[in-house]
Amino acid sequence: MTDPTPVDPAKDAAARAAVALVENGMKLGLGTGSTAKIFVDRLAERVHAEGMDLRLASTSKATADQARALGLVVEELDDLGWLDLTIDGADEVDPDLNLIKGGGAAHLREKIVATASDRMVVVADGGKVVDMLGKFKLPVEVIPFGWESTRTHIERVLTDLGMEGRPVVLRQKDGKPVITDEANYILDLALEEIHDAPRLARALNAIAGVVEHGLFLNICQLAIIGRPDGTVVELLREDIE
Ligand SMILES: O=C(CO)[C@H](O)[C@H](O)COP(=O)(O)O
Repeated sequence: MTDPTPVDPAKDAAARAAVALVENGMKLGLGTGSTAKIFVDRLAERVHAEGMDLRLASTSKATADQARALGLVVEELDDLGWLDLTIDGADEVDPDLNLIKGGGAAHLREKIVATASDRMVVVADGGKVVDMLGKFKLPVEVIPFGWESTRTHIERVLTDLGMEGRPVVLRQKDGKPVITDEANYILDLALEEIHDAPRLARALNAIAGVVEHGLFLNICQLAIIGRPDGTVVELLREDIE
């Protein structure tokens, strides 16, 4: 049965441009979220049309299921070793190509896969481009054991960094905690503005119950931003450095 959801033309434009970056024989990481989903659809079309030979690893069970349903073979990351390229979405992209990710609760695997790749390329619509990270609530994956203590630690870190009183909220669905693919919880931090993302990242990583936060700093090399008219704008890291 075909998916009745209309395809967002901006996301579709970004996804199509990203598919053009894929070369035969590549080891490729597949992202998670609605834009990554369109990318996987378009990738499957090209693989079948051209008989491409790719080796694929996924950042989530959801994407692996989608890819397999489209006739693609998805392997374990550890069977592939290092990847040539990962294509993924993002919740926010700043002018230095730093990102917030994890809106789909997949940022832990997404970061493992992206940082095990020669190149990470983001596909997104223009609504994701921001001057400063932080409007999108920063997802932090935490161990369920002692999660309320971990939340207290995070609140103290925010106070130390001048962000006292910012809400730190357990992500829930239907009144129950959202459970990640790694069986953890997500805390969403409503920060509004992140002035020193590296310092915040270091402080969060130092808390015992924190598994991983959704700040992707110096990981993305290229952002392909789709527009509703079907064109794209490419933001390149080497233009910034
Ligand atoms: O980080 C992610 C999932 O954890 C997604 O890449 C991010 O939420 C963007 O998703 P979408 O393309 O649906 O806006």
